[in-house]
Amino acid sequence: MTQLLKPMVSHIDNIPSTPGKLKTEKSSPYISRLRLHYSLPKLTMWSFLFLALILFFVLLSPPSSPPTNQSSRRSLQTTSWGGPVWERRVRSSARVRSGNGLSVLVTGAAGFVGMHVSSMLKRRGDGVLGLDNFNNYYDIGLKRSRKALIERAGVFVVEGDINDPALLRKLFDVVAFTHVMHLAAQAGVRYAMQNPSSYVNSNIAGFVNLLEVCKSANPQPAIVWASSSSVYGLNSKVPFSEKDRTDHPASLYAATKKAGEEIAHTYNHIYGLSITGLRFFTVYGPWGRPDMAYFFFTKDILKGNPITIFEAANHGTVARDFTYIDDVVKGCLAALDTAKKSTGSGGKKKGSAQLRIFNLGNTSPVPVSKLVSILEKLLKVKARRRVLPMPRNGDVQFTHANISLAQKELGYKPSTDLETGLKNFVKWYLSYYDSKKSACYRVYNSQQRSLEILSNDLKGI
Ligand SMILES: O=C(O)[C@H]1O[C@H](OP(=O)(O)OP(=O)(O)OC[C@H]2O[C@@H](n3ccc(=O)[nH]c3=O)[C@H](O)[C@@H]2O)[C@H](O)[C@@H](O)[C@@H]1O
Repeated sequence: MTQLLKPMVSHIDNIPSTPGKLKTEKSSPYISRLRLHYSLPKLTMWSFLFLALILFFVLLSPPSSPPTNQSSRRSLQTTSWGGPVWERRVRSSARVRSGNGLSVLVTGAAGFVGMHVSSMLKRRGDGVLGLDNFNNYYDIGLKRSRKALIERAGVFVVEGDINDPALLRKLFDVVAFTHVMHLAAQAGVRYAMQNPSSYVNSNIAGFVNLLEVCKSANPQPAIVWASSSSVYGLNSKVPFSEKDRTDHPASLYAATKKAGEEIAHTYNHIYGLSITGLRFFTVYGPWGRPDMAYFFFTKDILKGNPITIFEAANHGTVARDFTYIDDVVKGCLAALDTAKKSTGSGGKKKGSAQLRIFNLGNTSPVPVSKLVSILEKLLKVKARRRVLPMPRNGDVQFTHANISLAQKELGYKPSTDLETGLKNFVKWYLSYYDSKKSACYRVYNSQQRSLEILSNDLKGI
């Protein structure tokens, strides 16, 4: 056997790398069969090893930072949808299971806030259907894990884009949603300088597309959507109140969110859509976004990498009104519960409709350097701090919410301080990435075992 194998191996080694230059050699049918027989296990073994290595490195790689060029960024294509089985899943997911529950379409359901809001609604007995385009702005694996979590709770997440009108119309044909919780967006303040069109696509075009479908739906749903604290821009009057000026945004991200607020006004005015905008203030917590500072600071501190802390002119402090996810979720649910019905139908307004805007903040800004100190304490690792002047890339020096309106109208009352919230985040972070790592080692080890078996089999030939 081994003797027979030798000429075959040397023959394979002599194959030229350019296939077109391969001289075909006449060989006996017996030799050809033998060649096929022995090259197959070898090929299988190498493909196996190759796949195992790819899997190993993909799974081990830490959460990615935003991609830098637009072409690599996302696919706006909706994957296949439709058909009786799909429609049954959509209907069942959106079915209300409690007395006077809501039937809610949650856009951006595999996102940070989307996942938490969806699971909370489902837990109350509301009907929930998720929609998400799973773009690659950050680690898609994390989005898939969030999706798996809410799907286990009974929320079907349709993979599709808010810029796909046919899909949105289909969803409204299948389900008479009472509410839309619109959280799909291009987030991140600084990334707007790298990929401006993604902000226009998601936060303006996508929002208009959604409102177009909502205004034509019969009945029209009430809409609650995510605006941002960034609309206050260069506002220097603190704390930020909903009555303050929002006409000097510091980033394109902020400008698109501000545009969203104006667009909401238009659709409310012309079509009678009930619309509530929520200005989120730097929301953080378990299952958060890897592009946000608290998240990548944690990753870098643990890896021993330096972190950059921005400071304002004259060593001025940069601070944020960090708001914990559970508090924000309560605010979102209260906004849905207090939303009045839209007044139009089939694209025609029948009377004036509700139009609201609320700050959802924590009312206690914390300097970014303090955030880092809390992380150091929780992680028991000293950060390698690099303090640099804040670049002119869209950031503002501080945010601070006045929440009295949300308190009065929504009963909103944030109750989680930054230390407690970060403790929950760090606990989640360590367990999430640890279990990912062990899952990856499990796969690697089982591949290794299979390889050993295979090579032992080969030795025995
Ligand atoms: O409140 C909001 O509306 C916004 O909150 C966050 O934006 P931001 O507050 O800038 O959150 P981070 O990007 O996590 O930055 C937090 C703080 O860390 C600072 N930072 C960021 C990055 C860095 O390397 N170093 C650093 O000191 C920033 O200047 C900022 O003061 C979100 O990323 C936005 O999507 C959201 O709309």
